[in-house]
Amino acid sequence: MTKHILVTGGAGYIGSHTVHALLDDGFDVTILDDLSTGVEHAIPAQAEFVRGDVADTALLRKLLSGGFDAVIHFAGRIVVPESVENPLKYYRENTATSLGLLTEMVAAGSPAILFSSTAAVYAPGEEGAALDEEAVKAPLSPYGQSKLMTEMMIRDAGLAHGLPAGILRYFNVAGADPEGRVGQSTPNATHLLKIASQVATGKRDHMEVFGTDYPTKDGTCIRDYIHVSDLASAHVETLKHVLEHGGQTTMNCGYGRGSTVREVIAAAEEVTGGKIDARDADRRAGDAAVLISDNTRIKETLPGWQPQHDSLQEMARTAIAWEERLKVLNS
Ligand SMILES: NC(=O)c1ccc[n+]([C@@H]2O[C@H](COP(=O)([O-])OP(=O)(O)OC[C@H]3O[C@@H](n4cnc5c(N)ncnc54)[C@H](O)[C@@H]3O)[C@@H](O)[C@H]2O)c1
Ligand SMILES: O=c1ccn([C@@H]2O[C@H](COP(=O)(O)OP(=O)(O)O[C@H]3O[C@H](CO)[C@H](O)[C@H](O)[C@H]3O)[C@@H](O)[C@H]2O)c(=O)[nH]1
Repeated sequence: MTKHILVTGGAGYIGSHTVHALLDDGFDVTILDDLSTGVEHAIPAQAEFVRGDVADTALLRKLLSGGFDAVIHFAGRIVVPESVENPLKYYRENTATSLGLLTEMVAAGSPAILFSSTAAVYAPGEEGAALDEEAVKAPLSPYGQSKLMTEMMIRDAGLAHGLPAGILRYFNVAGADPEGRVGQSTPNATHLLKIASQVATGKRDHMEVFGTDYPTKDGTCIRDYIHVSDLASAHVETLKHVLEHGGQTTMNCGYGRGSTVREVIAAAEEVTGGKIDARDADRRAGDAAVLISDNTRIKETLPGWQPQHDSLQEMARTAIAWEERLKVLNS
């Protein structure tokens, strides 16, 4: 029988790519999204769409009584510096909202949850040192804390109520659907490759490089960038794994190698053949110098997960193509 998945935040960047991957794989999908940062054009016609807030427990109760096979929980606030300035917003809209969702899921006897966690739960590593899932957790930002707290609630709910779960700690997500169906559409996105793509396509005249005095090879921060379509397929494989085997699993999602801010900008320049005006600037609050995943666990747990787009050039090419597409969609 076709499995039916409830996807919170399915109109957002990662959620919409995952919705496409689920539909492509034969799942039925209902999206719950308040469109606070998500966009309507990211919602495929084959998915059912409910516009609403995950914090609306009456709505959740009604939806969950429909009997989903799993919930994939993407909805939340994601801007690290904003979380430093306004921490309580992040504890409310990430942690407390997730508590409400878990409470309703347990009450409804929902079978499984997949949760969007983040590399920001870890204490920063040394350059070149990859973080495995057991590495020290010491978030630098309230954003990371809010996600780590949700992980703890899921784990404890699993122990007490047998809630199967896949907790995925994303490293830096970039790029867009190679078929051009969806991409990063949030107008105020703060992610590095999104900003670089906006400069590359003339939507911004310049960008800033936040911090050039980090202890890294070129002084700029190092991140492990993963293409959003490979991350979407990781969700589909994790879902199948959790539905088949039960239990809880926490896995890093990254390629296991790091790139500097300057290398990402250079990849975008290579795609267009033009120069990106990137100006050196002060460090940004809450940034770790280096975040690279050890991805041994996900590769061992999900033998069916085969990354297809693991190069900075492919991430830059698809991100820039999407930025051009947005000019048409938003005109
Ligand atoms: N983008 C990254 O690099 C990254 C890295 C690590 C983890 N994550 C996590 O992945 C998830 C998705 O991130 P994204 O980049 O797709 O962000 P996004 O802002 O594009 O998507 C979030 C979606 O959730 C919706 N939403 C937010 N609060 C809601 C609420 N209370 N009720 C209903 N809908 C709500 C928004 O409208 C949006 O569609 C987030 O939980 C984020 O913390 C993202
Ligand atoms: O205009 C910009 C934007 C970013 N950066 C730099 O580029 C790097 C990556 O920054 P992003 O904002 O793209 O991503 P973050 O590493 O801050 O955070 C992202 O990845 C984290 C996990 O590593 C969290 O999950 C978070 O949700 C997600 O936004 C950082 O060094 C940042 O300072 C710039 O120099 N200029």
